[in-house]
Amino acid sequence: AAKTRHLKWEVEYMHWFPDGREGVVIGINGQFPGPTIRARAGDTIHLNLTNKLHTEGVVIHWHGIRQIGTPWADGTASISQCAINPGETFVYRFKVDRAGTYFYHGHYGMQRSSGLYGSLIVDVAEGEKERLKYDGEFNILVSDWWHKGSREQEVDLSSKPMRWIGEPQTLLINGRGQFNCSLAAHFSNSSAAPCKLRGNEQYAPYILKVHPNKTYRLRIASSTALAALNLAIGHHKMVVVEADGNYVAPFSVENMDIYSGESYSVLFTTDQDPSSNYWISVSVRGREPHTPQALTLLNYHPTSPSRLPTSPPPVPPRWDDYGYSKAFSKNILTAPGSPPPPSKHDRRIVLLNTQNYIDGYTKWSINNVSLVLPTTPYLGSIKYGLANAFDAKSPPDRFPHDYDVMRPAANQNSTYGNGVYMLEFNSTVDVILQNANALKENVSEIHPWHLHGHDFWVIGYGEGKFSSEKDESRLNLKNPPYRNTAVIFPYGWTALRFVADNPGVWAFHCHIEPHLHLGMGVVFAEGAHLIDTIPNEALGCGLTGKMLMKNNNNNNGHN
Ligand SMILES: O=C1O[C@H]([C@@H](O)CO)C(O)=C1O
Repeated sequence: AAKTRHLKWEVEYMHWFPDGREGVVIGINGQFPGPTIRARAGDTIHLNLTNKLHTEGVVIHWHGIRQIGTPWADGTASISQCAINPGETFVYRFKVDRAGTYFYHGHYGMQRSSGLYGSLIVDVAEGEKERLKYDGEFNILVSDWWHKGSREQEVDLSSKPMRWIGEPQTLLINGRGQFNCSLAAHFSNSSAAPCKLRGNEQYAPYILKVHPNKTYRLRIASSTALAALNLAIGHHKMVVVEADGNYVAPFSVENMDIYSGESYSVLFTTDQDPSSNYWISVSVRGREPHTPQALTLLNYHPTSPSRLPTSPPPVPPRWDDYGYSKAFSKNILTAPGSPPPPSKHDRRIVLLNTQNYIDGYTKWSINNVSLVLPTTPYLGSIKYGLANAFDAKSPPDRFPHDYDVMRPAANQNSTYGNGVYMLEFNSTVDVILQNANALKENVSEIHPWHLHGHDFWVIGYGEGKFSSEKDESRLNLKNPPYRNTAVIFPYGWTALRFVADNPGVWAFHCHIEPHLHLGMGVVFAEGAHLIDTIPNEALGCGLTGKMLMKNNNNNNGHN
């Protein structure tokens, strides 16, 4: 039977050594990364979250959980709730309705970059049988780490001219990385010293201990602020079986790309010489790497975990080999038997992704609108029909047809906005994410887009500008993958389809945290009349805060 799992969390800043150097992380209950939540499909999570950050708000987003019937528990500041003030407690109560590999993270300012994240694993419901067959499992959450704190990063990004955060110093596997030393020092010609670790350091690698001739499930999720990654297990093939909580048609790879906001499961078999250990490596993709590969070990029983592999770590594909990345993404198809998407869309929204200026500040914009979140959470202002809480005018459904996506814009200025795409309840919506040239000539970057409240089908990828005449007939409506995060490649487009069947207000945004901070997102809303009573604790700010105060006074008057 389904259970309610009661959790009590305190979120606070802590001194920590994520990569061997002392820094400040946002921890939960004294842990970094935060505790892993493990539940079964159908369970309810009842989580009391107390903000002990002293001087700033906090919220937590349960990434991949659709929050059906509980949109106020989605954990997006200014969208689903007011940020939880220092000292206050908020109850996140929601159902985990589907087995899969998920994670959670801060969704206020750049707190994810400060390490506010952890894993959320949902097993199949009690009495149900997991369809994947394996003897054991591991879970890794990958992230990137800067020595500069996220508060300073926020100031840098919002300065004129913008100070870009640059590449991370270290990649972390389950919150552990090595900056001052390298596990593979004896193979590299760099100056990194060999790591001398006892194993109990905060930055000692998380080692995967395996027995020979078994099959393991490796769960992987990426909560990076910036980096796109490639993961490999030296000398072992991996079979990709799950993406973002959905089974996919299994396929075998030597290494795999993983973008921020994505999660996967792979199966691997320990069929190599058990007297050796093997590298697990995580490397930067899609941006010129200035960050060393993250390494840990696959440790075969009974070999000592201190024995280093005899060959060098896996060599990732070249960072700018986009053909390689596209081939991997296009290989991901839904598992046979999964329902296909609706064959037709009711509305198509084309979203142009550009880097812009507003008054000399660098921004990211969607159809020339750079998102600035309002002071009243949309969920409350939409449910209660409060006027002037956000731009009443809908943001544009398309961009000028003569816009040249291959070149810097003729006019690089854009505007701020916080309008909402109001979706008809139960309608089928297509989104074409259209990439373009950034501010500088010959620059176009990868952006992983994440949708809250839904999964979408990834029905196509293409080069250049999307054209309905040319590209419509090539969309995959037969077996597209169903997921919550999808990338757009440089100078290309990605087509998504979803059904707007979840009453609430939902963020849809680039999962690169500095890009979201600079405005790279939009807001969808649907089924406002079906939104159930929102807990008051989610509404105590802005116009909804005033509304509650007024109601309170009126009630007092009657007593
Ligand atoms: O938003 C970004 O800004 C920098 C660069 O365009 C300006 O320094 C970068 O690489 C981004 O992704």
